[in-house]
Amino acid sequence: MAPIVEIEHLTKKFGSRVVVDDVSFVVQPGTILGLLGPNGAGKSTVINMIVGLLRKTAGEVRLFGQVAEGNQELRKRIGMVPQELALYYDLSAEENVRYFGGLYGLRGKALKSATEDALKLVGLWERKKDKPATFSGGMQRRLNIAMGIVHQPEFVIMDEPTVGIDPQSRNYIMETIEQMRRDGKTLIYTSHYMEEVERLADTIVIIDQGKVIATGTEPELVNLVTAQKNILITVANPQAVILADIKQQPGVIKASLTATQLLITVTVESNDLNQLLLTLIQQSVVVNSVDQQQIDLETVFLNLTGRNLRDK
Ligand SMILES: Nc1ncnc2c1ncn2[C@@H]1O[C@H](COP(=O)(O)OP(=O)(O)OP(=O)(O)O)[C@@H](O)[C@H]1O
Repeated sequence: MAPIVEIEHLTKKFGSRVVVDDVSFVVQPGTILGLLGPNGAGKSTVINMIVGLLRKTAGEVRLFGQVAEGNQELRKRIGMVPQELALYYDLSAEENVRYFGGLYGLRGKALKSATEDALKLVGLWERKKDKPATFSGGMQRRLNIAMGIVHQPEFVIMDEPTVGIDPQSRNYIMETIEQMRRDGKTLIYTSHYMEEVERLADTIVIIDQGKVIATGTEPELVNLVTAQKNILITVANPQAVILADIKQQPGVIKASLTATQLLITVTVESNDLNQLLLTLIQQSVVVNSVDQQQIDLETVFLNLTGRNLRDK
C-alpha cells in the first residue's frame, strides 16, 4: 500500500524569508506522525501546503500515491482540524457539524448519522443542542475536531488541537485520537508539547526554523543523544562561574549558564562528576543541587539545537 503522504524537498518562502526549508517525510497508512517543533518552527506552513491552503515554493506533495497539486478530489479524503477555531457561534453544536458535513457532500440519513458519530467521538453528543458560546475552550476545540472529521476521512491532520485548554479536555482529545488510530485512521499531529507527541506518535519529525532536524521513533531519537547526558547544577552565586574552565574539563561537550542553573552536557563514558564539582569549588562557586536530566524529546531537541523546545 502506498504511503498516505509523501513530502519531498518541500520549501516555502515568504518574500525572501525561507520558513519551510527542504522538508521531506513520509506517513504510512494507519500510523500517527507527530510534527514537533517550537512556536514559529513552520509546522502550520507545512500542513497548509499539504492540504493545498498555501502554495508551495518548491518540492512535491503526494497524497494517497498521487500528486496533490490541483487534485481537488483528494481533498475530500482528508480531514483538517485547523489551529484557529472555525465555529459558527449562532448555530448549535449539531448544526455546526451538519453544516460541515453538507460541505463535503453528505446528505439525508448519511449526514445525520455522520454528525452523530462525530459528536459522539468527541464527547459532545449530549450537548448537541447547545451553542458553542456556552462551551469551555476545550469543548470548543473538540467541536472543531468533530467538524473536521464529520465526512469520515481516512487521513486527518490536526494542527495543535490542545493549545490553551484544560488538562481534562486535553486528555479527552488524546483519547479521541487514540480511538481514531484504533479505527485505522492515519494522522499528522502537530504540537510543541513533547508529552503529547511521545504518547501518540509512531514516527516523530522534529522541525526547527523550517528545517527537519531529526526523524524517527521515540527510541531512535533518544538514541541520538544517549552517548551524552546532561548535568544540571544549581548554584548560589552564578557570577563566580567561569564557563571557559568548565568547558575545558575532560568529557564536557558544552556548558551554559541561565540565572542560577548551570547545564553541562558530558559524554557518558568520560563523565567525571567529581572533577566538575572540584572545578566549581576552585572557582568558589556554592553548589545548591546537582541533577541529571532524563533523556526525553525535550533533551533531544536541546542537544540538537542548543535551545529549549518551549520557553522556560
Ligand atoms: N503569511 C505569512 N507571511 C509571512 N510570514 C509568515 C506567514 N505565515 C507564517 N509566517 C512565518 O513563518 C514562520 C513559521 O510559521 P508557522 O505558523 O508555520 O509556525 P508553527 O510552527 O506552526 O508555529 P505556531 O505554533 O506558532 O503556529 C513564522 O516565523 C511565521 O511568522
